[in-house]
Amino acid sequence: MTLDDLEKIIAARASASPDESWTAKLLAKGPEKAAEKFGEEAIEAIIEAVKGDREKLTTETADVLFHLLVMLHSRGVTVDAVMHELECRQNQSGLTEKASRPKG
Ligand SMILES: N=c1c2ncn([C@@H]3O[C@H](COP(=O)(O)OP(=O)(O)OP(=O)(O)O)[C@@H](O)[C@H]3O)c2ncn1[C@@H]1O[C@H](COP(=O)(O)O)[C@@H](O)[C@H]1O
Repeated sequence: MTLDDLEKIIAARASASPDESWTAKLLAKGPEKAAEKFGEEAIEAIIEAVKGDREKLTTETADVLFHLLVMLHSRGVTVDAVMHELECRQNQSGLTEKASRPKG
């Protein structure tokens, strides 16, 4: 399973009946609800990361990635666009980028 596969699954399920699909049900509630659900899942992953439970961190991270992609879908942002952004950053250290930001 790749993020591209998951993106395709979400796109396909978006038009399913909300009675039969969690993806469709969540998307029917709008981008704000998708964003809220992503935030909840992220917090659950943070809790497991702090506790150090690797098994639960793995399952919560799966929830985070799924709900991240649902949120992106709800706003028409593609995984490709996110990966392109990461590609553009690959020749620069995060510390160098931070130091180059305007002060203020
Ligand atoms: N990867 C996932 C996936 N991960 C999590 N979830 C669902 O996300 C929902 C939210 O999870 P929670 O445990 O947080 O549920 P909750 O009821 O809000 O729980 P509480 O917050 O109340 O405790 C649950 O219904 C999970 O089953 C997912 N639903 C779907 N997928 C993928 O999407 C495909 C299509 O699913 P449908 O859209 O449901 O057909 C599936 O075959 C999977 O590949």
